[in-house]
Amino acid sequence: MAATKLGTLEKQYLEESSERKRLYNEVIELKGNIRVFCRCRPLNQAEIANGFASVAEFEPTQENELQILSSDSSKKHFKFDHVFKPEDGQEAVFAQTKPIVTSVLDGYNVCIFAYGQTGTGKTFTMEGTPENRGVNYRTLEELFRCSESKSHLMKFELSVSMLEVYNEKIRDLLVDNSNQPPKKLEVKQSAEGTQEVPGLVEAQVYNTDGVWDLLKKGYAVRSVGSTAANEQSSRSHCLLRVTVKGENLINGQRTRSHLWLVDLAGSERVGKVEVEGERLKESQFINKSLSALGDVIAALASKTSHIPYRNSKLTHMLQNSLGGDCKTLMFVQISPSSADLGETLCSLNFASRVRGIESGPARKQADVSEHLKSKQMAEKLKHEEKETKKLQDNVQSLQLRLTAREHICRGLQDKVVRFN
Ligand SMILES: Nc1ncnc2c1ncn2[C@@H]1O[C@H](COP(=O)(O)OP(=O)(O)OP(=O)(O)O)[C@@H](O)[C@H]1O
Repeated sequence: MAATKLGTLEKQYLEESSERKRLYNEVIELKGNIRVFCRCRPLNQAEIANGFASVAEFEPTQENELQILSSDSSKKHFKFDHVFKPEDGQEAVFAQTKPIVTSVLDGYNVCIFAYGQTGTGKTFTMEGTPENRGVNYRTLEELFRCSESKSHLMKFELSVSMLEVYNEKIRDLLVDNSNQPPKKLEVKQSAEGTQEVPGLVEAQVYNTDGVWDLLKKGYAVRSVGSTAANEQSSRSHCLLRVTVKGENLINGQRTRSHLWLVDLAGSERVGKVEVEGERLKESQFINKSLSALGDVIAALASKTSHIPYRNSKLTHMLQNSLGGDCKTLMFVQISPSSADLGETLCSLNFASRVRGIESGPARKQADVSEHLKSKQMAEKLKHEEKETKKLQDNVQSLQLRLTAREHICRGLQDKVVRFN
């Protein structure tokens, strides 16, 4: 009798969790599989001392808009999925990021990358500081929290790899290379068609205690140099890969998915940072791989059949986590200083292009400020706003259904656990 009841509960639970997963996915898809968050850092001491003013203006009631005051006093208007103001802290940033990172537990590949000029806070957002930990640590903390809360029904194994791409060479950050030449690592296609880096250390992690030490070890090995724009400039792309192996203890279904957390090297143009010699060579490699990333994004946007993933180590490695049904989040990091206006506009224009990629049924709006003058465009905009409103309502109602399902799921989960 008890066994029949347990069987019924387990069946109900499986049905509810698959419905929850479907609804959750629908919400993410409606919001867009490629999302862009903009984060503006505060003016720093040097900028204040030199009398540079802030060119970034934020709408107090709008959490997804910002305006940049151009040199000709006109205002350029940008819209993203969320805009973080200088006073927004790491918790506020992670609160918006959390739903995307946790979908890796449902078996989805996820890629989060921070893009922007040197010194705009890419490392601050991803890595953070011991007092103000960033997305990387908070993500692992959240993954442990979620996996523990499901531990009677799902078994998860989490492992972490850390690597950097420096001058188009892949370097394992979890290997101490000080006494010997670094092992040469390459991207290879596996029998299943996925991109792998054979030989890369995959350190299994069991709880948050060990994670911070591991991350610190990797960060310490990273290639850092000094440019005129940032004293502690990262000259490499730093990638943290979390591999999640999941096993459903009720139906035995297994998943293996990757979450990439990428702190890209600075995107500034060479002339700006007064580089020479080794620094110049680094900048050329950085620019080449960032433009390869731009080309991949442009190809995804125009839906061409050939996506040039192989043009750089960075895009080749991320091939399975960029585009398609993967969830991608880009942080575009900007400086508020009038001295950085040109670079800020370049970054925001690039980010608008990324946001313009249509993925899933969500229709996105790119930066339209330049076209607004034309009446025709204004009408189109009005129509798109109406459509967006409809979509937002749809998302809201789905979100409500999702919350209800999550509630039911939790109740059933508790019952199954009590029965066991
Ligand atoms: N939102 C923020 N709030 C407070 N301080 C910040 C913020 N963003 C960045 N900073 C500070 O600005 C400085 C530069 O930031 P960071 O090194 O993260 O920039 P970056 O974009 O990673 O630069 P690079 O490309 O040269 O590595 C650091 O001292 C950092 O602590």
